[in-house]
Amino acid sequence: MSADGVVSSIGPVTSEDRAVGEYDEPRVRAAIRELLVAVGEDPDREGLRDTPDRVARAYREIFAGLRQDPEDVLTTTFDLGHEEMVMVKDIEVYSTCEHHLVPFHGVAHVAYIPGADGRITGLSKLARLVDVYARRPQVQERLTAQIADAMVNVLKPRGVLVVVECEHLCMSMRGVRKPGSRTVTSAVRGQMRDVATRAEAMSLVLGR
Ligand SMILES: Nc1nc2c(ncn2[C@@H]2O[C@H](COP(=O)(O)OP(=O)(O)OP(=O)(O)O)[C@@H](O)[C@H]2O)c(=O)[nH]1
Ligand SMILES: [Zn+2]
Repeated sequence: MSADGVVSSIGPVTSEDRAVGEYDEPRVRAAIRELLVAVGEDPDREGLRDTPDRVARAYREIFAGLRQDPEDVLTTTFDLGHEEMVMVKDIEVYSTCEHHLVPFHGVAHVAYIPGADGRITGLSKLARLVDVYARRPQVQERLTAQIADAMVNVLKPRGVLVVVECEHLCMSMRGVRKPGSRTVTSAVRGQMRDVATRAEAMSLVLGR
C-alpha cells in the first residue's frame, strides 16, 4: 500500500474477461427455493412463495455483466483530436462480492489520456463499462484492473487510471463487522504511471 492509502492493483487481467455463460433462470429459481429450505425457512409460506422467482429475475440483472462483452460498450468513439486527460468521477458501483455473494458498493473514477490519434469514447460508455464488470461476482481488485485493461485494449490510449472506492457489506453486516470502512483500489496503465501525470489524476480524483 502506498503512503496515500491506495492499494496498488494486481496488474493486467486477460482471462475471465470476456462474456461467458447462459443464464438458467429455472435452475436459479430451484436453487433459491432449496436455499430457503436449507436455512430453515418455509418456501411455501405466503411471503416467500414468489421469492425464488423474484430472486431469479433480480440475479439476471445483478449478474447481467456475465453475458456482456465489455469491449462492445466502448465501440462508439469520436475523433476530436483531444489529447489531454479525460476523467469521469463518482460513477456509482454496485457489485457482488464473489466470496460471500453480498453487495459491495461505492464509486469508480475513470481517467484516460487519448492515444496519438486523439480518439475518445462517449462519457456514458465509461460508466457502462464499469457496470459490465460490476454486474458479475467480483473482487474489487479484479474489477478495477478489468476496467483499465478493457480501456487499454479498445481505446489504445496513452494512459489509464482507474480508482474504485467501495464499502463491502461482507465486512459491515457480518464477519468482522466494521461498517463504514472503505477499500480503495487503483489500476494504472501506460503514461499515467508517470509521477507527475499520476499526481495530476489523483488530485482530480481527490477533488483538490
Ligand atoms: N482482496 C479482497 N478481499 C475481499 C474482497 N471482498 C471480500 N474480501 C475478503 O475475502 C476474505 C475471505 O476470507 P475467508 O477467511 O475465506 O472467509 P470468511 O471466514 O468469511 O472471512 P471473514 O469475512 O473475515 O469472516 C475476507 O477477508 C473478505 O474481507 C475483495 O474485493 N478483495
Ligand atoms: Zn465478501
